[in-house]
Amino acid sequence: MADKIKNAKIVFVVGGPGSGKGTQCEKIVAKYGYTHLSSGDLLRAEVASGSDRGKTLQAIMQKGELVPLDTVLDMIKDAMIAKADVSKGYLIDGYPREVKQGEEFEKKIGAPALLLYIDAKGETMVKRLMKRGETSGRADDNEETIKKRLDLYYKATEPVIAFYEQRGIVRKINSELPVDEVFAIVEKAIDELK
Ligand SMILES: Nc1ccn([C@H]2C[C@H](O)[C@@H](COP(=O)(O)OP(=O)(O)OP(=O)(O)O)O2)c(=O)n1
Ligand SMILES: Nc1nc2c(ncn2[C@@H]2O[C@H](COP(=O)(O)OP(=O)(O)O)[C@@H](O)[C@H]2O)c(=O)[nH]1
Ligand SMILES: [Mg+2]
Repeated sequence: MADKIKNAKIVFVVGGPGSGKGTQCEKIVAKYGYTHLSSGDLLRAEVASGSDRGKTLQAIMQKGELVPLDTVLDMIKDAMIAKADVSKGYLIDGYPREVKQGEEFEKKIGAPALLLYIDAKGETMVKRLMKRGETSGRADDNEETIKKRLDLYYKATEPVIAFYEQRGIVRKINSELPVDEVFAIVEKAIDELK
C-alpha cells in the first residue's frame, strides 16, 4: 500500500501557530490541485468523532502540548494513501513539529521535496489567533494555550527548519504581508519544483 505514495511530491508546510499555513495551503490547492493534509485538522476530526482516542487527544491539545508521534504519523499516512490515485502532490501542514517527527515521516513515507517556512512575528501570530478565536470554536485558540503553543513552536519546531536548511530545501516566506503577496512568493517556490 505504502508503495503507492513512494514517489509522491511532498511539501512540508511549517510555521508557528497562526502564521498562515492553512490560508496559504488553501490557495495552493486551488491553483495546483495538491492534496492538503493538516495534521491539526486530522486530529480535530478524531476528537469530533467522540472516540476514546479523540478524548485523549482533546486533553493534550487543550494544554497546547504535542500528541504522540505515532498517532499523527499514522493518520497522515492513511490519509495520503487514500488520495494516492488522484493526488498531484501533498501539502503536509503543521508537521513535522519536532525533528524526530520529520525523521520518522521519512522512514515510513518518504522525503520532502520542499519545506515552506511560513514566517511571522510572535506578536502577529498572537493577534491573528486571538481574532480567529472569536469564531473558530477551537479549544486551543485562547490566550493561555496560545502562549504555550508559541513557546513549544520556538523550542521544538524551529529546529526542524534548521535541520532541513542543511539540505537546501527550505524556502522562507514572509507572511507579514497581505495574503495575496505572500502567495506570490509561495507560487515561485512551488513553480521551482516542476
Ligand atoms: N504534528 C502535530 C500537529 C498538531 N498537534 C497538536 C498540537 C497542536 O497544538 C494542535 C493543533 O495543531 P494545529 O496544527 O492545528 O495548530 P497550530 O496552532 O500550530 O496551527 P493552526 O493555527 O494552523 O491551527 O494539535 C500535534 O501534537 N502534532
Ligand atoms: N494579514 C494577514 N493575515 C493572515 C495571513 N495569513 C493568515 N492570516 C490570518 O491569520 C489567521 C490564522 O491563519 P491560518 O491560516 O489559520 O494559520 P495557521 O495557524 O498557520 O494555519 C487567520 O484568521 C487568517 O485570516 C496573511 O498572510 N496576512
Ligand atoms: Mg492551520
